[in-house]
Formats: sequence, C-alpha cells, structure tokens
Amino acid sequence: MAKFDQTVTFRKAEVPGPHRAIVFIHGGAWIDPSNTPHDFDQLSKHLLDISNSQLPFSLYAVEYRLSPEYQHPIHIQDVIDNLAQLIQQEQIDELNLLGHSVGATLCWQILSLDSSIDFVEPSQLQLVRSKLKRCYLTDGIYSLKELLKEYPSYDYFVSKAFSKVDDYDDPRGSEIDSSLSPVIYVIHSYQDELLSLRQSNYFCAVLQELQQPYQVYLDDLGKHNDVYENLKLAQYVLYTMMR
Ligand SMILES: N[C@@H](CC(=O)c1ccccc1NC=O)C(=O)O
Repeated sequence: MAKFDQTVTFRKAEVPGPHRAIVFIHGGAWIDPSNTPHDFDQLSKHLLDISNSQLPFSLYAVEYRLSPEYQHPIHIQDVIDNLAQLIQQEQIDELNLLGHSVGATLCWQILSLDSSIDFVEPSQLQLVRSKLKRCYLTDGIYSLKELLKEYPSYDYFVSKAFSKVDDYDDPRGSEIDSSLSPVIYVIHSYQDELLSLRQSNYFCAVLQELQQPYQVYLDDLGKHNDVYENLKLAQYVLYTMMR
C-alpha cells in the first residue's frame, strides 16, 4: 500500500473552471519519520491567509514509505501512485508540485524518469506528467554524487535510501521528458544550514545545459526545516501561481 490513505487535503478549491492544485512533497532525507505531509500545515495557512481564503486552487500533500525499511524505488513509486490516485479521485486538471529537500529530488525524478523504466506504472507516470505545469523545488537535493563530495557524512542517509548511488539518475546526463514543458522554480534559503547553494547551483547549471526555462528565488527563508513554513515562500508561490 503506497500510503494513499495518508494523503492530506488542506483545501479544496470551489471555483468554476479547471481544477488547479498544488501537491506538497515533504523532505527528511528519505528516513526521518518526523517529516510528514503535515510539514505543510503552516504554508497552507499562509496561502489561505494571504488570499483571504479566496485561494483559486486546492492544496494537498502526499506521503511515501521511508528508508531504511524501504529503499529506492519505493519512494518514487509511492509518490507517483499517490499522485495518480489523487488526480483521478479529485479530478485535478492542473498539477503543480512543491518539493522540499528530497521532496525536490522526487519532483526531479518525476520530470526525468525514463518512461520505459520498469519500476513505475507507465500509465500512472503519463497521467501525472500530462497534468504537470509547475514544479517548486525548495532547498533540494538533485545530485547524490555532488552531495557526497560536499558532505561525505550524508552517506548515513543516502546509503539507507539507495543500495547504490548509481541507481539514482543524476541530473547531469539525464533530461526532462520531452512530453513535458514544466515551469521550474529553483528556490533556496541563504540561511539553509544543511545544504549550501551548491546543489541548487548544480541543478541550475544542468537546466541551462538542457536549455530548460526556469526561475530562481534566493532569499533568507530561514533554516533548512523552516523554509517550508516561511511566509515569503507562500507569497512567492501565490504570486507565481496567479501569472
Ligand atoms: N532530518 C534528517 C536529516 C535531513 O532531513 C537532511 C539532512 C541534510 C540534508 C538534507 C536533509 N533532508 C532532506 O530531505 C535526519 O533525520 O537525519
């Protein structure tokens, strides 16, 4: 069971027209049970407050099984399975993802997985990609190789999540599925004490090599685990969702 029953609905938009939604994907290095879909309780409150509860899109968060009990590809299988079920159940027409830390890693996997890969259901991946418009990637991990060069000690969690680092498709040498034209927002806090700008800068360099359109938002958004609660992030998301 890919934990669909742990999908959280923060807000169901009651507006005419297409059903727009943001789905949050939490971080926690694939291992931390204290990170759950409820990491986004505060961000959801901010979004509702700054829109005077007139938010014209729904807010959800999906869960996924964690390491060390489970390893890659379970995390991404669960995310794709839960997103596909959510799209069908809620009749979502426009999907926007916001991933924090390894939640951003999971978003990258959705964008870049080879559709013929044998560990995801092709129809589910196609459904998710067909609705995908924006990806907000906040204080993300994108390259495991680069991560372990910069922070060798982080192998304590990478080794629990992946039986070998090469099982993960580094952005350099990968590409975004040709069926996609997502708007990618690379976001990072200058105060992030767990991840320097190196991961985000690496990812931006790869997006440039791919000639992929993207936008960057760097700011003091607090420490690593404060970013996904920050009012300025909510303001940025609302502004960019309304363009
Ligand atoms: N809270 C995690 C650590 C963690 O989440 C983390 C540490 C360093 C860099 C990124 C991290 N999280 C990414 O999802 C732990 O329990 O070890």
